[in-house]
Amino acid sequence: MSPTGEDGMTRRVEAVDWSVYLVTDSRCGEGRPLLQVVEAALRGGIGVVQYREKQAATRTMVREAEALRELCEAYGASFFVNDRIDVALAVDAHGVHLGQDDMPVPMARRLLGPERIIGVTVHNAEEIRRAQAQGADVLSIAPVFATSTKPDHQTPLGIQGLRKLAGLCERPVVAIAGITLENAADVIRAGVDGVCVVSAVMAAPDPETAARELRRRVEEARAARMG
Ligand SMILES: Cc1ncc(COP(=O)(O)OP(=O)(O)O)c(N)n1
Ligand SMILES: Cc1nc(C(=O)O)sc1CCOP(=O)(O)O
Ligand SMILES: [Mg+2]
Repeated sequence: MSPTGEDGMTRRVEAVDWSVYLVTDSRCGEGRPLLQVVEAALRGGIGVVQYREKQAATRTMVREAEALRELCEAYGASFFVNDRIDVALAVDAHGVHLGQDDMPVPMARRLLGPERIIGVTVHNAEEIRRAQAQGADVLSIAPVFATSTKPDHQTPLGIQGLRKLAGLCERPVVAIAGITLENAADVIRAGVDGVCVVSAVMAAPDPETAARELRRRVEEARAARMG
């Protein structure tokens, strides 16, 4: 492995740019091809893409995930697969994202090895404690706000709830659900490293501009927080 931690598609967690993290949903793209929307978002400056596809056949998933991984590589972005460790390994993703009902982190680690990044969804202090103890590399606090993109989400935390949980995180931490251009700065000011979005970029009339503007607001809020 090189001194920067890069070796093929392995990447140290410190090298990931969490600022704007795009989670894909093919139902949100307003009929546009998934790759076209994601490439526009990459031009706009997103640092992470997570392939999240709940319904597709495995053959479709590996085809789409491989194409997205190549696109991310071309733009220097990090690439994650939601839920499916087999798909992540098959397409050589940087990592996976796992929820509380998915593969437990210790088992995922055995399958993925030490280099790949494991992200975990957390909703409360106990889940944060456990995810950190089990070696999760990045935490995603959810849900900040209500969203129709994931109708089975838990009770929203709001900005105050997010701030309390972010303060317990000793690893990189992002937040998800209902995040838009209008509230992204509030989310960053609550103490997270980046914002995760589906519809704010996937469903935007111009995903490139939406991603660029989100990034601008995240960077501004982070700079204000630091100094
Ligand atoms: C970055 C990020 N955060 C949270 C989730 C949600 O994960 P999970 O609770 O497993 O729900 P599904 O996405 O699998 O429906 C996520 N995918 N990504
Ligand atoms: C993938 C995901 N996970 C959530 C959780 O609460 O765990 S909410 C969500 C979807 C977020 O979509 P949008 O940015 O369109 O609100
Ligand atoms: Mg999941």
